Formats: sequence, structure tokens, C-alpha cells
Amino acid sequence: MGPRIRSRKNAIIQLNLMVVGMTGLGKTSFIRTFCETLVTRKIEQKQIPALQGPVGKTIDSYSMTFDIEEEGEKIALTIVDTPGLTDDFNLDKQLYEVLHYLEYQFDITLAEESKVKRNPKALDNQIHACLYFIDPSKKGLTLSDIRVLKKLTTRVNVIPVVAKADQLTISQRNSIKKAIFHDIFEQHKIRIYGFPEDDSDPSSTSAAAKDESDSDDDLVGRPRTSGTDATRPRTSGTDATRPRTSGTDYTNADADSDDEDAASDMDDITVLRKIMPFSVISYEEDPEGLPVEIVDPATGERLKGRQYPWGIVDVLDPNHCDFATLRGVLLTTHRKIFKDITFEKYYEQYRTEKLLARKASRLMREDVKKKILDDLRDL
Ligand SMILES: Nc1nc2c(ncn2[C@@H]2O[C@H](COP(=O)(O)OP(=O)(O)OP(=O)(O)O)[C@@H](O)[C@H]2O)c(=O)[nH]1
Repeated sequence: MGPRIRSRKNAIIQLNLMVVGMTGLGKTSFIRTFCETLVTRKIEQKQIPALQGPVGKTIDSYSMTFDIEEEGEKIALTIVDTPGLTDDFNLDKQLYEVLHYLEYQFDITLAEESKVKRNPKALDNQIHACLYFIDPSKKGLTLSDIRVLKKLTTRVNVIPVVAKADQLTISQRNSIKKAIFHDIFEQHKIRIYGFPEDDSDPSSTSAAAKDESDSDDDLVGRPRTSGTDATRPRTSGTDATRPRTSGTDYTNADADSDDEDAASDMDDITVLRKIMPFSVISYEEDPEGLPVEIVDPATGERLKGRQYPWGIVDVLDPNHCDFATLRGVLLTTHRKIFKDITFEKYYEQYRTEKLLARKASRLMREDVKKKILDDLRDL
């Protein structure tokens, strides 16, 4: 194995996720549950204030970074929690703040790329995927959800999730998923992750991943890995999404042809579309904010979940919700595509807009200058 491959294998992959949604839908609780499933390389990193004590209302956005290991790969995972949105006159301002955060990360990349001497160790701050929490008590998307989703999808890969799915019966869950799918895809044609603008274009989410040619781990997020490696979607099945720690060498896993990759990506995206929006449940906390101890009476195993008079919810059980599938999609199967699309589509679009705006303002200034000179001449 050459030194280059070795360095790729040991490289730390950056992955940045964000949660957004109306207030009280369980965003912070989801992050806490998600963090409990991580295999952290530095345990003390779990001592993050936001993860301690009883869960409370999020007032300001904050982020936390973990060095984790997932399927043998080292990932620097950053999760950004945002204050809950409110369905009132404040919504536009709150949404502006979220968009500003996303754009600011693009500005950092833009500034780095404009340098004559770039920092090869510059971090990739861009948000690669944003989970949008949807109220399970509604019959589908609200007008505010639609407004927020339309804006968010101009800047980031958005993955809709139905919050607090333990509050839904199976038939309610199926019908809310169907209604949300209809609202997003058919009614409003909102371009969430996995839904191409033109549905006859099979490649809109996979092409970006397919065309790249180097590592996805460095250099202000410019993805350079072939779309054929570990991060190419391999499955959306439930087992694959359970935390696994085998040290598979993905750097050698790209023997397939590009066509096969594209076909496989499409298969997985088709499967993903059938699951989306993901239903999630977070574990129950005691008054100190610690996970309630729950023991599965059938197996005697301890699990993270919620206990009801009629039974137990295991957040990682695919029969109970899609938490484990979503976890696998984020950390493993679709991670590379999220990163590629973020850079190839969202960043490039932002960059183009910025450059056009600069050019326009320059032209405008020239115009104004010329007019002033003309006016002076006429005096
Ligand atoms: N039944 C149920 N309750 C949940 C679930 N997740 C969170 N909760 C509860 O919902 C309440 C709000 O949870 P948070 O995690 O603070 O919600 P949030 O979206 O971060 O709230 P904001 O900070 O206001 O945006 C808490 O009482 C949680 O215990 C869930 O999956 N099921």
C-alpha cells in the first residue's frame, strides 16, 4: 500500500450536521440520543454542557464536535443545535439567522479559496446535512414548514424527520409520512435531499459523488474522492445502520465501474425515498437529564428508549422508528454524497451568486460614477 492510500485511510473525515425545526419538537433530545449511539474516541468529549442536565429550550445556536469512529473510519463529527422556530411574525427573522449561519460557513470557504497561499489544513465548516423536524400532531406540513423548507433547500441538503414518533400509531405514522411526501414532492416540489429537480434526471444526487476524484477529508471541503468508496450508499437496510465498528478498509473498495456506482446510488436513493420522512424517537430522561434505565423484559438487555404502561420503545429498533436507519444514512451510507452535493451544488451556487452580486455592485458603482462625472461636466 502506497503512502497516499495510507494517508487517506488514516485521514479524519469531517462531517457537519444541523438540526432545525419548530420549538419543542425534540431537536436537542434527538442530539442527545444520537450522541449516546456514537463510539467516541475521546470519552471526555461527551462532557459537553449542552448534553448535561435536564433538556431545556435552546436559546442560541451552539455546536459540538466529537471524534468518533464509525465502521473503522475516523470522523470529526460536528452537530449544530439551533433555537426552535416559532410559527409567528418572528419566523422570518429566525429563518434568516439559520440561513445566515449556513452562508457564513460558505463565506469561510470562499475566503480560504481566495487566498494566494491556501491553508491545506483548513477545516470544512460547511453544513453537509440538515435535519428538519416536523410536528407529529399535524396532518402533514404546515405553511410555515413549507416556507422554511423552501428556503433551507436553497442552501443545504435537507432531510425531513417526523419528531416524537412514539406519539403515533402505525397507521397515523404511515399517513403522516404519505402526506408529507405528497406535500414535499408532488404539491410543492421542494428539493429536499434525494429528490431531483427534474425527476426524469436519475443522477441529480448521485452525479456529484460519481465525478469526484480524490479524498473528501481535507481542504476546505473541496471533495476529491471517487464516488465509489465507503461513503457511497450501500444499503438502507436496518442492520447496516446499527452502530458497527469493524475496521473495513474502504479505501480499496472502489473496484466497481462508474455506471454500476450510479445505478447503485439510484437504488439506494429510491429506497431512501420510500422511507423519508424518517420517523424518530428520542430516549426518555429522568429529572437529572440522564437516560431512564430501561430493560427489555424479553432479552434482559438494557436499551435506550421510552417506557409506557403498554410497552417499551427502543429507539434503535427499526420496528419502532427510523432512528437507526437515519443514523446509518448520515454517518455512513450517504455521508460522501452529502459532502459532494454541499460543495458541488450548494457552495458553487452561493459562490456564483456572490460573484455576480459583486460584479453587479461594481458595475453599479461605475454607472453612478459616470453619471456624477457627466453631471459635473454639464454644470
Ligand atoms: N414523547 C416524546 N417526547 C420527546 C421526544 N423527544 C423529546 N421529547 C420531549 O419534548 C420536549 C422538548 O424537547 P427538546 O429536545 O427540548 O425540544 P427542542 O426541539 O430542542 O426544543 P427548542 O429548544 O425549544 O427548539 C422535552 O420534554 C422532551 O423530553 C420523543 O421522541 N418522544
